[in-house]
Amino acid sequence: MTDTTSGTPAATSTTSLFEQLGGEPAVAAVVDVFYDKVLSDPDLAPYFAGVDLDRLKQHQRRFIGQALGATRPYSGRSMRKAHEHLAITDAAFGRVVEHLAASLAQAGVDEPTIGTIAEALLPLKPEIVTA
Ligand code: HEM
Repeated sequence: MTDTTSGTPAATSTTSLFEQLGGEPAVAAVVDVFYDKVLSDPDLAPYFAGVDLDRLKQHQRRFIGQALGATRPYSGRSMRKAHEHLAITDAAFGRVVEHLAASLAQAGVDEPTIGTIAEALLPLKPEIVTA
């Protein structure tokens, strides 16, 4: 797509990853695929027992959206507060990131962009992994 008035390509550095991906509907689709994968993983499903999935998906859409540069802010709990009661292991964290990367790949996001997103999530590990 090209902006014919200025001749500027749509995907410049001023276009956020969020917009490049396709905005809110695209992020919602990625989050749905992501939780299908997580809940089908026998090592991860027990962490989500009794969790209100609709609410969780809502928060995750906002969280990922913000991480990708959407303007609508994330207003949920801090990553430490949201996860401290779950005794999450290092291995579980790694698998969750793998499932997220696979979900993004399935949505057509290219490898370098997935790498950028995964790197942005890595600093959260000490707040999320408590076991
Ligand atoms: C990159 C890593 C992760 C990110 C960005 C992330 C993000 C989030 C967000 C935004 C919420 C909602 C917080 C709220 O409700 O206020 C949440 C909740 C939750 N996360 Fe994660 N998470 C990550 C890793 C993990 C891992 C590794 C697990 C388990 C293996 C996990 C399990 C959960 C569970 C069970 C909840 C619901 C907690 C509850 O409502 O009691 N998360 N996460």
